[in-house]
Amino acid sequence: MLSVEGLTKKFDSVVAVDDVDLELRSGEIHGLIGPNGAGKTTTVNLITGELTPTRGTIQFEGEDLVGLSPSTIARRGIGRSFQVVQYFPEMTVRKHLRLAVRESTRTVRSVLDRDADYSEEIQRVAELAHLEDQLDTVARNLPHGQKRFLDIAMVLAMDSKVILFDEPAAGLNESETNEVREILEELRGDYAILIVEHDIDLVRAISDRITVLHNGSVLTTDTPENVVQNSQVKEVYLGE
Ligand SMILES: Nc1ncnc2c1ncn2[C@@H]1O[C@H](COP(=O)(O)OP(=O)(O)OP(=O)(O)O)[C@@H](O)[C@H]1O
Repeated sequence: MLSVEGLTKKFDSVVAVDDVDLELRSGEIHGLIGPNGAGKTTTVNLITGELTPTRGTIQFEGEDLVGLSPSTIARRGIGRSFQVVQYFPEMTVRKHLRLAVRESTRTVRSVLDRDADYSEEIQRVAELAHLEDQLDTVARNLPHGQKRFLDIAMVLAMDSKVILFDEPAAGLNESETNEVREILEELRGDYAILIVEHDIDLVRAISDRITVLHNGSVLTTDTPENVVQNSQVKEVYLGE
C-alpha cells in the first residue's frame, strides 16, 4: 500500500535517514522503533511531505509522493497525528471534526455543500476515538489524554487510509495509554498504521510487524516476537 525504497535524508553532514526500505501493508499496524536520533520522526516527516528526501522513492497506491505538498499528500489519504497535539482551545470537538471532514472533501464537493453538517461522519469518528460524550466540549476543557484522542479523531475525519502516529502515548498515564491501545486495536484492519512509539510494551502488543531503526538505517523488520529476540536489537535498543 505504502512503499518506501532507498529513502535517504541528509542534513548537511548528518545522515538522519540512510537508505531505508519500508513497506506498510494494507490493514497492518507497523511499529517503528529505535533509540533517540535513529531517524523515526524524520522518516515520518518525509512520508508526509514535510521534508523532501535527498534520495529514494515513496509510493502510495502505485503513485510517487515525492515532491507533493503535505496538504496534497494528506488529501490522498495519508494522515498523521502529532507528538504535540494541535487544536483550537475554544472550539468544540464537534467543530474540529466538522472542519477536518470538510477539508478532506473540499476537492470533490462544491461550495453548495458548505452548510452540510456531516453529522453521521462526525459521530462515527467520535465513537472510534472514544469522544462521543465530548462532542460539545471545547478542546481546552478535555482531559490531557482526550486531547490526544481528538488528534486521532481529526486524522480519521480526514478520511485517511494510512495513519502515521508519532508517539501517541507520549505523556499519557497508564489508563490513557490503555485507551490509546484500545482505539488502535479497533482501527486494526481498516487502516494501514505506522506507529512511532517509545513504549515498547505498547508497540509489542499492538504491532503486526516492527521495523527497528538505528543510526538512520533499518536494523530489521520482523514480527514483535522475533524483534525482541534479535541480539542486535537487544544491544542497540532494548539494553539487554
Ligand atoms: N532539521 C534538522 N536539522 C539537522 N539535523 C536534524 C534535523 N532533524 C533531525 N536531525 C537529526 O537527524 C537525526 C534523526 O533525528 P529524528 O528526530 O528523526 O530521530 P528520532 O528517531 O525521531 O528520535 P527521537 O526518538 O529522539 O524523537 C538526529 O541525529 C537529529 O539530530
